[in-house]
Amino acid sequence: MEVERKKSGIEGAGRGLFAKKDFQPGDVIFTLDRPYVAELDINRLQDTCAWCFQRGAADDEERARRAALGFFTGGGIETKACTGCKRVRYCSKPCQSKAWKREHKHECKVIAPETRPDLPHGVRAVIKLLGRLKNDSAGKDELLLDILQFTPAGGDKGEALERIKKENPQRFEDFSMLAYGAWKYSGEPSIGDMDSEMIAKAFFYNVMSNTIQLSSALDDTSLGVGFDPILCSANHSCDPNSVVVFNQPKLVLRAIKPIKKGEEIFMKYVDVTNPFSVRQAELRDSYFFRCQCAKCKKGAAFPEDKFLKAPDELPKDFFKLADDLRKRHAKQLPTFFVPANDPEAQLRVAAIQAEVFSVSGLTFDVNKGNDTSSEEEVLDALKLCLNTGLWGYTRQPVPHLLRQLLVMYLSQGRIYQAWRIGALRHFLISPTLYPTASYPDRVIDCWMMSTATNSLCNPNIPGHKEIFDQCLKSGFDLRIVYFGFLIETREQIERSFGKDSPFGQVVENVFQKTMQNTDIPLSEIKDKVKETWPKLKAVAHNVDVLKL
Ligand SMILES: C[S@@+](CC[C@H](N)C(=O)[O-])C[C@H]1O[C@@H](n2cnc3c(N)ncnc32)[C@H](O)[C@@H]1O
Repeated sequence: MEVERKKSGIEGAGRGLFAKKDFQPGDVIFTLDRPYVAELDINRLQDTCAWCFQRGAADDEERARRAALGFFTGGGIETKACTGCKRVRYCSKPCQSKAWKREHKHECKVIAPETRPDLPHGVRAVIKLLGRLKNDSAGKDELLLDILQFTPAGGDKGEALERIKKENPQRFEDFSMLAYGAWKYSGEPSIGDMDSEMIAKAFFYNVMSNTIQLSSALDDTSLGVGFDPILCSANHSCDPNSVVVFNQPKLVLRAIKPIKKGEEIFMKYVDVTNPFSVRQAELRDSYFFRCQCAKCKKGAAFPEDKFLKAPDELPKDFFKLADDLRKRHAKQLPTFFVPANDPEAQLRVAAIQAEVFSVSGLTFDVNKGNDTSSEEEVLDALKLCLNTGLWGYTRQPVPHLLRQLLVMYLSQGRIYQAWRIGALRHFLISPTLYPTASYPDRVIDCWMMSTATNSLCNPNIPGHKEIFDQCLKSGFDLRIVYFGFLIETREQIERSFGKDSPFGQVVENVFQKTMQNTDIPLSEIKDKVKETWPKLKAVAHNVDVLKL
């Protein structure tokens, strides 16, 4: 491996991951066949292979609905339940047998009883880790012991745990209860002369506070979480130089900036397009540390922290609403603090931020879940941001809210509305938030635009022929737009997910099929795309998201 672990450049951050050679943006730093720990979300247990993470076909109704919209409908793999526990499923015998040897034998009986609910991913992970540790009396599995060295539970000799207990007693209590549950379910194992209850706790904290979200790029669905002692040695930076890509079941770390030999490799644990105080709060509440990255050391001094005008200029019309929100979000105001001359303006804008971020799914109240917001709530939050005149399209949570709306519209079959939001994101937002064109989130968005455009080109879908003709009248051909997005996705695959990834293969198949069905040569199509793109950009600029 072309990386090594040594003391991080961030003071107090423990170890970090360092490059042993130079990397260019898009280069693979390393690939892991599978994360050391990988757990499906509870709601994916029924349709996803618990070993390779390939997602089976969604149910027939969902599949037919997606197919009617011209969308990818899943790889079509079938999964079968383990006959022992009937809770986890596998797509093939080889997957099942690898999983059994490696981990499932430790959990099968524990999770089997019908009276037991499906357990959350952190608890399932700890049950397997305890089983693995118990069976490894020779201490051959170095990575397993290594997990116990991670901060916050081990590497810093428990200091961070003490801090969490003090600063976030509720979270500490919840985590401790779940770790205790995993230990009890596992039958209070005796592991040499170790205190197995403490180990369960350390495993739980490390898995929960160092995990990577695993999602499927093809249909943009969350699948579960992963933890890997090598990958998770990389510290967080709000200006990361690498990104993790999940190619079911491989984990790939790729450079997104040039990295010199000897330089520390940083990834992101949270969304780094959020303003400074929001990033700090999310890292504090979900990962239990204060970010000391080079960017955060400079404070709220970057484009994501800027409003279009000073918070002091909040129009008077918003005072009453903001004052009501101040009461509702009183506890969250420090997190959403914004510098302003007038202390009243500071509090009003902080209250508006607390409201709109909570609609976008970020809430820093441990007693509240991240409930999905309704279309009306998302639209109200967008209106609030844009009508104050403080927010532009690239200041969060506007991009989050627009994406929420886009996904909502796509799932409701309101493709043209989704498409217009997508066009706006593609031209006006993504290049600012993710300047590297091969950035995985950008490639996923581009793929989403290509499937949405393809759907608009289908005259059999009610209403689409009219939209197609209307676009043609305004000077652009949606078939060319479809080609444009598909070609762009394909061009960026190599340096984002890789051609051999499940995502890369689907994109390639779709591209080849599309080319077979047209007699226009690729070079000619590319010329037409070039001609069309400025017109499409103009459309994107004119989209009024409040009047779709
Ligand atoms: C996934 S681990 C990374 C490896 C860890 N540094 C170690 O020594 O095991 C995450 C922990 O590293 C530390 N850390 C990572 N990024 C940091 C940052 N930007 N600022 C401060 N501490 C950080 C925190 O203690 C956090 O809980």
